[in-house]
Amino acid sequence: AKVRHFKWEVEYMYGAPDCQEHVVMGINGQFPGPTIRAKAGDTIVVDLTNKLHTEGVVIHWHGIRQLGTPWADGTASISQCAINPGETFEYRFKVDRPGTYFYHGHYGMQRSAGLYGSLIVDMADGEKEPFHYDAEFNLLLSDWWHKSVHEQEVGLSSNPFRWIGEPQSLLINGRGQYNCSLAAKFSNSSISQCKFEGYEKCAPQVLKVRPNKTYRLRIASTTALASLNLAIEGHKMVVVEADGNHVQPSAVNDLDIYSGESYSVLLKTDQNPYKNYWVSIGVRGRDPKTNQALTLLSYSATPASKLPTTQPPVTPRWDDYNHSKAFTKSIYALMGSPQPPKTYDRRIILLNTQNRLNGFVKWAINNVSLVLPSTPYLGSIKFGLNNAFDRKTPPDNYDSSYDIMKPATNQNTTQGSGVYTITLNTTVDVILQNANALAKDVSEIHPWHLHGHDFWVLGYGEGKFKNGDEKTFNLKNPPLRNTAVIFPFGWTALRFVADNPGVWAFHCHIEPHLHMGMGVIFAQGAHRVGQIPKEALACGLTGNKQNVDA
Ligand SMILES: O=C1O[C@H]([C@@H](O)CO)C(O)=C1O
Repeated sequence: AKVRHFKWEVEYMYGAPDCQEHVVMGINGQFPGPTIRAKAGDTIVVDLTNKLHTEGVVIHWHGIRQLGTPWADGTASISQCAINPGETFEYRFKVDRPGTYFYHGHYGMQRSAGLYGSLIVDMADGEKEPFHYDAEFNLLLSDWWHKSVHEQEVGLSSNPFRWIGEPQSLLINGRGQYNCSLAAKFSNSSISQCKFEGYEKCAPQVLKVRPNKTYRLRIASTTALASLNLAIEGHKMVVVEADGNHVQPSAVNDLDIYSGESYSVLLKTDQNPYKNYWVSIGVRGRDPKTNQALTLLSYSATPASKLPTTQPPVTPRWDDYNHSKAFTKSIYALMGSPQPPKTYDRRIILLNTQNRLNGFVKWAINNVSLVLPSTPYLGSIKFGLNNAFDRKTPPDNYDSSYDIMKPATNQNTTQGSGVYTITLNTTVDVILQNANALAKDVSEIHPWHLHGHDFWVLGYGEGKFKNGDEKTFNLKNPPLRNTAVIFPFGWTALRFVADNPGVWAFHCHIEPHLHMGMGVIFAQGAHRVGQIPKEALACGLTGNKQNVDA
């Protein structure tokens, strides 16, 4: 195993992710940030220098469990203090498990501003994946707004509320086309045909393949909002990995991917090599206003400039939830994967609602909308600083008379920074319960992401979760994941073992929703957390060295 060192500087810079120039967040002058490539068992060391002039920064390593290093999870106010302008923070952590991961900002809405990149962990030397492939491509998917994140954030925090709306563009590896389309002639709008020489920063990254080979596509979504569907004209894909875990191979024509998720699929280049094929990404789950992102699968026998003469794959209708559910429920753990404990010690039911607070629009969980404290929980809990956050523990359930199918009779919510304290090494079931939002007959998709752990996804159901529904749980081969979606008016059941001392966020991965309070905090075994580097806690009530050394 190796120690892999990186020196990174984060700054705002000009970019043109979708061919229109705007300010983006870059790392070492790159957007998206550099790809980290490592082997299972390696230690990653990133010296992150904040070159922003007026704001802090942190980076979260999404899908890396941070076993024994909870202070390196990169969540502002939770695992560490935001790194101040001019300062450098050392992230040092082990990547213990192979898989397709990514990293992103976790302070304010910096992920929406473009602070993200890929993190790929290969099998350790001498170990083999349970499938074969000849070569691979890495597709990091995101969405992009022309309004700055600062303006987006002010809109969300204003009364009257100003929603960010749908993205202007979808990006594949940071590249999209706002003012032209590669498939203009198939579009019924007046959008013009893209003409690229190939060197342009918004030119699509063409997937150049040779015939009769097997390619692994590593697909990860770090969208701020959009749920996506990816399809490759004329080709099936075989899903083999989800969120860093091997899954039972299953062939699909297209796949749905929600923010925070990753998949690997195998693609056989077994089609006519004298043609090129569209790769398309389109919006699902919200009424789309955004063009598909397109690129090409280009066979070596055909120049990449030769566009297909066919229409790109049609993204399934945004509200065809049966299509989404069929795909999501078809993901099972590969035989031989770790199985969940047969029973749980504690069940936490989390009701997701959209609310108002003095006229401001919020999202709340069991009627608490999360606000983060100024002292990171990891330090305040370890050192028993009782004034650092709300002592009131949020509830494990919601009022059984609440009608999840209708707008709330009382739309008001409360705000809080309380935490769920979980006994170390116990098994926790979380039932995520969706509900009607503020508007009648509206319930939205929310992908929930857990830090510090994987969970087993035991099942999905319609309507309100009720006693007896646990009989439908899949305890045989549920997939292990770190992100799971709740469908409109439905529930999703998760099980995890609280075996990683630390303080961990569990939240909706839609950036504006987290900003509006859609998350909870799980604390476990904080007394068992080792020596926290003092740079992680140099703010708030842990800012004075006495406490940190206590
Ligand atoms: O949080 C959200 O706010 C808007 C809408 O509910 C109110 O404008 C929307 O679509 C969200 O997902």
